Parts: sequence; structure tokens; C-alpha cells
Amino acid sequence: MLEVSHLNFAYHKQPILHDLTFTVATDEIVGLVAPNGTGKSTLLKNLVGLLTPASGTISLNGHDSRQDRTAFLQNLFFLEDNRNLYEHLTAREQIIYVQQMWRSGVDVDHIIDLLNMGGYKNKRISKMSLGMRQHVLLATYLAANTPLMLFDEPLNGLDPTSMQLFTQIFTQLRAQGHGIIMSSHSVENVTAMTDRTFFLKQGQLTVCNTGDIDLLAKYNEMFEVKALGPEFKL
Ligand SMILES: Nc1ncnc2c1ncn2[C@@H]1O[C@H](COP(=O)(O)OP(=O)(O)OP(=O)(O)O)[C@@H](O)[C@H]1O
Repeated sequence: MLEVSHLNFAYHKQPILHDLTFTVATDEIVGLVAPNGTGKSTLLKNLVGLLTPASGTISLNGHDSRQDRTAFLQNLFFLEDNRNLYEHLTAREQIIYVQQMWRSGVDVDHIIDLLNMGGYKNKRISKMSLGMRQHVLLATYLAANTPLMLFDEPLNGLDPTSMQLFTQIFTQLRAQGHGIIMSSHSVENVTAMTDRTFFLKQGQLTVCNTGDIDLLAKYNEMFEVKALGPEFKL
């Protein structure tokens, strides 16, 4: 269980996260949804310690993020985006590297098969397309095999077939006792698999059970999109 209590964060004088308190179980998928520039990445970075909260506490499976840092970090995986992969490694080498760092013992070739990466497993990451990189990125999470996984826009750049495959994998991970927080600017992308949706607005969360309400209507109500008027001209 991830437990976050009274978390606050600001960039200099710009407040981004205001007094956030929430929990995430290690067998649920939470969608973190908000428009661009709201603070989704900032929240994920605070959870993992890449940014330091101004105040508040974070613990994971009883390990406090500050007092018990090593155990806390062993329980989660977060790789911000595919630009953080090692460009000079091949897909297979990158996956082996993470599997060894996290000492997970997961079968690397099984991950490659599962993600249909056989055709490019020996290609250098620097030569890969966006979609291929997203597959390698997800593969690193499977290689770490941690109780909690934090994803920043994992579905970006995927074709519909890959989107379906990723959705199935996330659902399987939940069934096997992994907790997932997944940011997305698109509510449609995450509703198929999330148990709860956290809408982030002005530093605060509105938490909804997926299935209880029309999430798209809620999104539109919270983040009103103004229609372009007839006066619009280029
Ligand atoms: N290093 C930084 N220094 C100062 N301000 C920052 C920094 N990084 C982000 N911000 C600001 O914090 C706010 C939230 O940014 P963040 O990247 O967390 O949003 P986001 O919801 O993840 O956006 P996106 O969907 O576009 O990735 C934005 O106003 C952004 O300009």
C-alpha cells in the first residue's frame, strides 16, 4: 500500500501540489488525469523522490520514503520516459540491466516474447521508433517486477494493437498483485483498465471510482474546453 499524507510541493513560488492525502493499494490501477502542465509528472517525481516535497509523508508497504529509503525504493519502479533509456544499449541489454539491478529473477526472453519485441530485441535503442521505445520502456517495468509501478503517459505513441496489448498487460499486473499509477492527459485511454481516477486540478485531487460515473463528462466539467467562436481566423 502506498500512503501519502499532506503532501505539498511548489516550484519556487508556484504551488503545484496542495495538501494531497491518498492511498493506492498494490492491486489496483489508478489513472492520474489532468490537462498538460497541471502537475502529473511533478506528483510522480515527488512520490519517487526525484523532487523533494515541501512537507508531507510518503510510505510504501510500511517503508517511509525518508527514514527507510532503500527498502522504499526497492518496492517501486519509475522511469520517467523513453528518453531515459540507455541509447547505446540494445532492447535486450536494457531489459537485462534492469532485471539485474532489481534482482528480480524475471525471465527476460519471456518479457521480449510477451511484448512482441523479437524482431528488434538486438537493435540499439538510439535507432528505434517512438512506439518501439515505449515497448522497451514497459519491458523495463516488467523486468524490475516491483509491487508499485509509476508510469508517466505510458500509452503515448502506441498504435491501437499495441494499446490493447499494453492494456492487457496492465490488467494482468494488477491481477498478480501490482499497484499501478498511470498518468494520462486523456481520460479515454485509461478508463478501460483503471479502478479509480485521480483528477488533478489546482494542486488538489478529485478521486472517482471508475464505473460509478461518466469520467469523460466529469473531465469536461472539471477542465472546460471552450468552443472556438466564428471569429477564429488564421
Ligand atoms: N523544473 C521546473 N521548474 C519550474 N517549473 C516547472 C518545472 N517543471 C515543471 N514546471 C511547471 O510545473 C507545472 C506542472 O508541470 P508538470 O510537468 O508536472 O505537468 P504535467 O501535468 O505532467 O504536464 P504534461 O501533461 O504536459 O506532461 C507546469 O506549470 C510547469 O511549467
